Amino acid sequence: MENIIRIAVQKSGRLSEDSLRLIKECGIKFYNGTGKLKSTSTNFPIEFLFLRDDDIPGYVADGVADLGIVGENELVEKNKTVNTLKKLGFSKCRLSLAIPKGQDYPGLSYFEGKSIATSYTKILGDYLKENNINAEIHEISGSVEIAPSIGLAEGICDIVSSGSTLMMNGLKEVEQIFKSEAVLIANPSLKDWQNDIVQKLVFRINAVQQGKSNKYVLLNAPNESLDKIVSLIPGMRSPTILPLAQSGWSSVHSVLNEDQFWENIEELRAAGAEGILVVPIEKMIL
Ligand SMILES: Nc1ncnc2c1ncn2[C@@H]1O[C@H](COP(=O)(O)OP(=O)(O)OP(=O)(O)O)[C@@H](O)[C@H]1O
Ligand SMILES: O=P(O)(O)OC[C@H]1O[C@H](OP(=O)(O)OP(=O)(O)O)[C@H](O)[C@@H]1O
Ligand SMILES: [Mg+2]
Repeated sequence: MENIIRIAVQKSGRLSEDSLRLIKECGIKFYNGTGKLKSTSTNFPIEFLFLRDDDIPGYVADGVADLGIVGENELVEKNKTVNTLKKLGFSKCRLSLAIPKGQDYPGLSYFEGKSIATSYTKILGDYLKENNINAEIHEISGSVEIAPSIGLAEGICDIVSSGSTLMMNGLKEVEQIFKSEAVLIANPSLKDWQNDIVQKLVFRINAVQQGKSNKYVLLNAPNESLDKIVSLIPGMRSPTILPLAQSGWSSVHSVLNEDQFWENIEELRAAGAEGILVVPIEKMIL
């Protein structure tokens, strides 16, 4: 059989859609029908395992899967030995402590002697220890935000993104203890041929990520402003400059980070740039 690597991705949930989109943007094709828990790509040497996210760090550490996509929160909580190859920029969230919104919060000492419900007993336990707080950790596996209202615990430690789940359950966020996003992880003892495939995948992911954070910019400028404009949008090696049909004017093409573009836009306009187009880039290889 052809040598292929295995990647574990979440079957369904907050990681799965973006994980699969990234793989597809890398040009990797596979069948992903409902209920199918294993699938092999038709054009890249990779097999997909669709799993619960809790199991992904363990499967990658044990070598059942060579790679995995998982949240940093789950990775640190499971405390398995894997290599983190890349941050992936999606499923961004934080682990926070929250208490009923009517309570005064004097600082972390609030939690001394109190009980806290969470699914993240390791991360919370380490945090409390570092801060010399003695609190009882009450482990529950989901719907953590309900705990204070049913008398199960006085505070909670759970994932927060928009904050709306906390709000809807009468809670307020009082401490952010961990920031998380999806990461690509790998088994630490991959063979050379496995690493070669992993490197090809990472190369494609880099190209997709660089494409997303950069834009292709085209603008028209009077020739006397070209030096100034080139200094504002220097591009990868240097911008392309093409003459317009109208004499004395040029078209300047360049690539730059979108944030940098917005920072420079007034200076570009002041230098005489006009007809500015900003176009998305699908892949970018440096
Ligand atoms: N509201 C959110 N916004 C952004 N990212 C989130 C959010 N909630 C969770 N995440 C991230 O996505 C990961 C998966 O969350 P999800 O809620 O799908 O987990 P789950 O219910 O444990 O799924 P599974 O059934 O696979 O065990 C979390 O570990 C976290 O990294
Ligand atoms: O701050 P917010 O934007 O409200 O997001 C936070 C919520 O999102 C996650 O749950 P999810 O909705 O994924 O449901 P789950 O409990 O089934 O995992 C997490 O467990 C929080 O409850
Ligand atoms: Mg889970």
